[in-house]
Amino acid sequence: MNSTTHLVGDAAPMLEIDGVSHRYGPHRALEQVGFSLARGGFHALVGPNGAGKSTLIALITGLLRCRSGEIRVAGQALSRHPREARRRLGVVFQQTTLDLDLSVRQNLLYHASLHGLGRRQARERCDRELVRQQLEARANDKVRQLNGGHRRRLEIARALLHEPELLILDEASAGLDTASRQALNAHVRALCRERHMSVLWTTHLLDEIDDADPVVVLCAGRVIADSQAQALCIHTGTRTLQDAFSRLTTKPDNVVMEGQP
Ligand SMILES: Nc1ncnc2c1ncn2[C@@H]1O[C@H](COP(=O)(O)OP(=O)(O)OP(=O)(O)O)[C@@H](O)[C@H]1O
Repeated sequence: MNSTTHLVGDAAPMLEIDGVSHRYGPHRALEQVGFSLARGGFHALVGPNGAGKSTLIALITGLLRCRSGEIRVAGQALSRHPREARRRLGVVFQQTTLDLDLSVRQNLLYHASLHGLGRRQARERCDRELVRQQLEARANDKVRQLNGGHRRRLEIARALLHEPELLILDEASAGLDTASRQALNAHVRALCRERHMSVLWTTHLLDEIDDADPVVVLCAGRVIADSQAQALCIHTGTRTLQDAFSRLTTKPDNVVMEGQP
């Protein structure tokens, strides 16, 4: 395979970020960011505040235009095949985008219609996702009546209606108490296993990451580590992921990439 030939479909990585840079005016938010996610499994994207996580997600989801570098979803370049690439993505944004005055079911049906699902299919998928997210008893309640954890579950149900292969969650646990954060994290991991889906979970809270998770660490717009979580500790000579993260982000020249001894 030469440098301009890319695998497409099931053989391709789920997500490839290739030399992506982004500026807000003179401010560089991302600088030559590159990594890829294998098919299936839970992947973490971590970084301190301002690292560039949300900017990267905005580029992947098309909220921002990627002018420098390339993003491919299942081998489909966003620049050339935006619809094919995006139909494989489900997204839960950092800020909620639910309509608080519509019911749980109405929020889902509205989103299904935006994805072009017919009424019958929309109702079936809506019912299925409500059961999966254990929200069926709340279907007719207004979103305003749900607690934070249930709202997040509803956003996940909504993101899964069109059956994406990759679910991206941007700081999905922000604002939840510890028990709700842990429950949400466990819930997403279970979804990932049961549906053989890929998940990209962004956070700055390291207790949401397991030793075996593949982790990309962003700091000041650059990838400073791309490795299994446990390997970050080994490489930095630290006992906890929190210590490894502190060491890496305070000395960002200390880059850790997969396969590095
Ligand atoms: N609309 C914008 N205009 C100008 N600068 C921006 C804008 N959005 C983000 N930035 C800057 O770009 C950098 C990356 O921000 P971004 O929100 O992507 O980081 P983040 O890792 O998601 O941070 P957080 O965890 O705080 O959400 C930061 O320095 C931020 O101040």
